[in-house]
Amino acid sequence: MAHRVFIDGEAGTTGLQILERLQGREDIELVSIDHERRKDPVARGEAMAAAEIAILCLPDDAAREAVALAEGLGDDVSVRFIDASTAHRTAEGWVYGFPELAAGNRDAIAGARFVSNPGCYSTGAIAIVAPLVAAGLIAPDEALTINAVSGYTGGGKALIAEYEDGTAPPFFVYGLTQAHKHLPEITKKTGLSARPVFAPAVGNFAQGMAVQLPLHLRAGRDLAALRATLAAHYEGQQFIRVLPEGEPGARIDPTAMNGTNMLELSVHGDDRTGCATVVAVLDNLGKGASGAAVQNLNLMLGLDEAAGL
Ligand SMILES: NC(=O)C1=CN([C@@H]2O[C@H](COP(=O)(O)OP(=O)(O)OC[C@H]3O[C@@H](n4cnc5c(N)ncnc54)[C@H](OP(=O)(O)O)[C@@H]3O)[C@@H](O)[C@H]2O)C=CC1
Ligand SMILES: CC(=O)N[C@@H](CCC(=O)OP(=O)(O)O)C(=O)O
Repeated sequence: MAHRVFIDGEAGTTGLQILERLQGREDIELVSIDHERRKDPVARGEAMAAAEIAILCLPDDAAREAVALAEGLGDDVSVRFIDASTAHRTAEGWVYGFPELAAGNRDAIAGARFVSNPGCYSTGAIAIVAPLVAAGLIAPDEALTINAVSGYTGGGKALIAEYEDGTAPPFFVYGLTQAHKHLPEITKKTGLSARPVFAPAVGNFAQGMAVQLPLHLRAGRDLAALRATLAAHYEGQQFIRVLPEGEPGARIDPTAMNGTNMLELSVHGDDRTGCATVVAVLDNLGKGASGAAVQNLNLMLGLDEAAGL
């Protein structure tokens, strides 16, 4: 029998991309509500009651409201959640849905009722920093800076409208007050004790992102050690690839992983100058959101992790 899945926020940027990945799958039956009733708590409650898993593709407040709504339906309703918003990423009782990050994560996701999907920038930043902290190549209290550029779909329907009507600039830097919503999860899930400085930007392209960690090298922390540590950490992972020396060349294209659930890591720099950059490239709507949500859904349902991806 097919598994019943409700996408709350099905008409949004993330929701639509999940819908595309699930439509046509014989092992999934989508529970839907009429578009006009998409914000009606009664209709959403009915859909949650009918579903095994609800995927929340909503603003943070609406995601919190959805969980409260399900809890208000009583003990007979045992719908499980994947929350794509920022609302529960560092919350007690929620499993962080990053299967490749550490041994045991897949089992934790498979058995969880509440799974929070990592943020898009966070996926790139954590993928780089967490293994380097675990291996002792970055001290937990090291002062790090993370730079990133995202396609404009990362800002959801509102930012997409600004680019489509031509009112947004070709490139902008933001997050300047150092209060970006991804900073708490980046700090917590990397094992850092010091909050990194985060410098995100948006460019005039729809999808894709590059996240960079500039690093000064020192004894024991050279380019080969960084690359070998990341390669060992992600060995055998289907959706995370660590590139060999010299790849992908002199320019990094943030759109290179678009349409896939892949995250590609590469290490650059020069041991003689002691300066390096570690880069993650991913599709903000792929491994950064909708692809990751489908991967987590597959794990929660005991299916092939890569189904539909
Ligand atoms: N875009 C991205 O790259 C990523 C987004 N996310 C997260 O996913 C979530 C959704 O983002 P995104 O898809 O970009 O946003 P969008 O603005 O594109 O979509 C949000 C959707 O939620 C609907 N909605 C808003 N309030 C309610 C409500 N109370 N009840 C039901 N539906 C509601 C909106 O309806 P309507 O438009 O009709 O008002 C819209 O369809 C956010 O929390 C975001 O942080 C996560 C990773 C990456
Ligand atoms: C380009 C852009 O605006 N990006 C968003 C982050 C993407 C997103 O919505 O965040 P989650 O991954 O946490 O859901 C921002 O900086 O707020």
